[in-house]
Amino acid sequence: MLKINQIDFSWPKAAQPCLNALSLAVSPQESVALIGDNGAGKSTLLRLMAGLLQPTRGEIQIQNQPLAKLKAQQRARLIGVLFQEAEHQILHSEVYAEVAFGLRLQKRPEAEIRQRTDTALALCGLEEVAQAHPLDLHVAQRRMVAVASLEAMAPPLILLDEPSRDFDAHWLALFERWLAGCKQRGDTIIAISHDYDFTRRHFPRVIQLSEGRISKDGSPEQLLVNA
Ligand SMILES: Nc1ncnc2c1ncn2[C@@H]1O[C@H](COP(=O)(O)OP(=O)(O)OP(=O)(O)O)[C@@H](O)[C@H]1O
Repeated sequence: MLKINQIDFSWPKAAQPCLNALSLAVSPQESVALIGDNGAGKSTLLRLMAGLLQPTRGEIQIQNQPLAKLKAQQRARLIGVLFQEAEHQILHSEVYAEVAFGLRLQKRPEAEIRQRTDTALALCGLEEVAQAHPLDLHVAQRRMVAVASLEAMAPPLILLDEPSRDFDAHWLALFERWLAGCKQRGDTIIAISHDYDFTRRHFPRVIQLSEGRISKDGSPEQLLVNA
């Protein structure tokens, strides 16, 4: 699904490269967690996988195509991203319009837009706030608006940055039900997480990043001992 081949990445003006000769292959339908210390490069790697940053060397392929060659609309069909701060990805003044937005950009038929948006809102526990302003919602609901937008688009590769953050037990249960549905559908999921219980529940493969390189790649039992 995703092949990362010897990529380097440096932030402008940074003294050190952020990622060094990093290679990684993720198979279709795999669920992979990225762990590592603060500043290890996890969020940078996620942005590179999303095609929002370009590597300074090396190549990323998605479904055997170079990611850099895809147009924004092609990327949006293939890759969905949930950022740490959901409000940074909310563009509309109404929850319904926000969730329907990606489908409208793709010019899907109106009946399909309505059906997929309604289904996503119901799955994410947002039916009652469909007409609300997303920024009037509490932080967990706002995050679920971003999740519902992903659900409506149903991309085969889902990238999540600290997804379990900000959820209480109710919203975490809804989020985990959504995640289980994505897996059942056959999606590939890559998530940064510092939440080891959440990681153990959902990610059979864990990759540890240290100083811009992959330092470990194994099961939660191997990597999350004593954590
Ligand atoms: N927009 C940016 N501009 C310049 N440098 C950045 C930027 N974002 C991140 N960095 C730097 O890149 C390095 C890796 O940061 P990154 O956020 O990718 O790490 P991380 O592993 O996700 O950390 P955390 O767990 O704290 O989120 C850090 O040294 C950070 O200061």
